[in-house]
Amino acid sequence: MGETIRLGVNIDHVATVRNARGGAHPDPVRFAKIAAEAGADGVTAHLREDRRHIRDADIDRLRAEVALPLNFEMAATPEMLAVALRIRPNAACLVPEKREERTTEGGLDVVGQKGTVAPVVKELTAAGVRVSLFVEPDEVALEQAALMGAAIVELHTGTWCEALAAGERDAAEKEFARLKAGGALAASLGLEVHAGHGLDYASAEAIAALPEIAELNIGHFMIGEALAVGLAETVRAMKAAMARGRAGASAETR
Ligand SMILES: CC(=O)[C@@H](O)[C@H](O)COP(=O)(O)O
Ligand SMILES: NCC(=O)COP(=O)(O)O
Repeated sequence: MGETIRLGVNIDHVATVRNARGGAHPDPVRFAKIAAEAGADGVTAHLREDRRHIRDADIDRLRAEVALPLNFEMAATPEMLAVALRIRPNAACLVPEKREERTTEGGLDVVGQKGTVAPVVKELTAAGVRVSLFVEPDEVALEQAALMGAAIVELHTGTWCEALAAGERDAAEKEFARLKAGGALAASLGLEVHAGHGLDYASAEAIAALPEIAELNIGHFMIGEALAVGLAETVRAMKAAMARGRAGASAETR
């Protein structure tokens, strides 16, 4: 639990815009470099099975050309394991994937899919890749993640963010309480705690107040903002929001 909280910028949706025309512009790697220069602490990219946005060549170039730590998001499949073992990212975040989904809809079922996930955790860890499991802030899931030997859990914040966006205050408060308890439990289990999905400036500031959280991974909102003000300004604004949130937490505990 530290004073600092890192920002991982997910550049998936730069590739969404690029792929709309099938060319090479805009280049996700260029945006990762802009994010790095603006103060991002890491870059996140999700190589989906259907390659709807990030492509294999993007991952290779991110690893070769961008100095930031790469958080490679992947399904726990033999195909993606082979990619991760080839590129050896700083971290690999195992996420659930359904071809028909518009975006990630929840955390990985680390209990029901233990037989599939645990061997991938073991093999990546043996290869020196830090493994993150994208999970619900659920006690059983967090305990299973620790038992599997994951280094990190990334708490799914999508349910909370959707409740906030819908103005469902009670549901949002209930889910934030679950995230708060999950973060504390995960840290007590020796897991590094990250969070992500659906975050914007306000929700990033709010969740940065949880002292156990070491990193936020944020993409869709930031790329949307970048269309208006540029990614460098968006990164600076997001870092400032996160710092306010963390400072507020520190002030409360003084
Ligand atoms: C796991 C998660 O919440 C995101 O990092 C993921 O990348 C979302 O999928 P899309 O980027 O395809 O929306
Ligand atoms: N793991 C969450 C992530 O990388 C970005 O999610 P989003 O901000 O695009 O919803």
